[in-house]
Amino acid sequence: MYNFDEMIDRSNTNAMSTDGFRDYIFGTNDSITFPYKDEEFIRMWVADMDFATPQVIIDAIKERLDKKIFGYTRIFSDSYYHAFVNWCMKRYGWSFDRNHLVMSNGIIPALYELVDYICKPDEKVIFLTPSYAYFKYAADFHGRESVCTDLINDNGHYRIDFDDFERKAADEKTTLLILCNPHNPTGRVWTEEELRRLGDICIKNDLWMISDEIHCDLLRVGKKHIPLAKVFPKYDKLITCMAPSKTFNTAGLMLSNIIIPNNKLREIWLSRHYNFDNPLSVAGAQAAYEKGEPWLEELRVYLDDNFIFTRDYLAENLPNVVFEISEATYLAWINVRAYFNEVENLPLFFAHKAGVLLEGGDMFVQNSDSYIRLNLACPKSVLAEGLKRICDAINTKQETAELETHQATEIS
Ligand SMILES: Cc1ncc(COP(=O)(O)O)c(C/N=C2\CONC2=O)c1O
Repeated sequence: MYNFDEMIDRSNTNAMSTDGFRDYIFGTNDSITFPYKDEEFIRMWVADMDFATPQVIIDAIKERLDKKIFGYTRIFSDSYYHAFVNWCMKRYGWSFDRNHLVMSNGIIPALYELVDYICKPDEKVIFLTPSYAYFKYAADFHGRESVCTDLINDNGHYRIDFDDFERKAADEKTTLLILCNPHNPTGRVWTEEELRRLGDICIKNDLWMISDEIHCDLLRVGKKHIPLAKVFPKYDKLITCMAPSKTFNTAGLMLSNIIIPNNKLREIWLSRHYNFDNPLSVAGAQAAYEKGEPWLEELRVYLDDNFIFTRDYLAENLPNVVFEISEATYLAWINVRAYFNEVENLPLFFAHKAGVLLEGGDMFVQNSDSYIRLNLACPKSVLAEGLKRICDAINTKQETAELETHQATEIS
């Protein structure tokens, strides 16, 4: 019913994906050059999708446009709350009070604010690594120390090192856990047992918990998301962050749901946060939750197929990579260590040698060397071309290395 094979031109839309990669990936300005024109790159880096946003969202925004005035706006009516809480009840069997819901222009800005409101200057923020880097940036921005607890990697399957986590959570200066649930970049969907064990350690040590659940709708078919707050319904030092932005490809509309059950913290948020929203974003998000489910269910099938295609293509063309299909997200987390004998700048290598933009290596704080992360949320034809370029670049690198070794042997 929906055409996820549609090729959509994103040029001249001020998209990070097409225009923001030099600064974000390479931390540089225009000086860096590549043997590819910008439009020739296969873009597998920033986490937004190259699929059209659902028509029901576009129609709701058009309808709001016809109201002709776009003055100061805040979510006053309960209809948005009912749309979102009904979505949560139906899909996760979880609900929350109307007055616990506050809005943010993004989950990143919410993390930046909450770290400041929760942690005193000499206190620490703990998170699982590898990690989405903005968990660390939120702590850094406010001068709070980051505490990393490395996930254990069992040949591509990641699990929490509870002994390490418990030891670090016991530090009385560690007062906040930011949990990525599901996990970017490894794609793990935490089980109820893992969530309960993690939360019990936090409660025992009186930590606050922020559960960043932005990827919670994008699970492989058959997987189930468990909100951390569903496991700990009575613990009010637990903030839940969700959004339509990853699910429906509306990150540019900048509207996120932050659920703060703790009255004191919510009062601080409401007194210090800029509490106005974009009326077009509100209309789009409400339509997403009221009418977007059929599109999402078809998207999940398409993404599952892209993951299977990726697994099979790598098995055939790069048999020594370690890759397990992500349980959630549209991000493939691939260990290419077998093909790179030193800690190479992988994003730079693939931009130069493959014309593919991707993230990897130390872009995920730590515990991520020799990993690349591929965004698979693109038409399959684009995915196939990106994978072909990646495999060709690595195989050419291998052949060159073997030739050089042979020539060195000949000479000696
Ligand atoms: C775990 C997580 N939290 C928050 C965000 C951003 O939330 P926003 O401020 O947009 O509401 C992202 C986006 N992740 C991205 C964006 O590009 N690459 C990534 O890995 C994310 O993966």
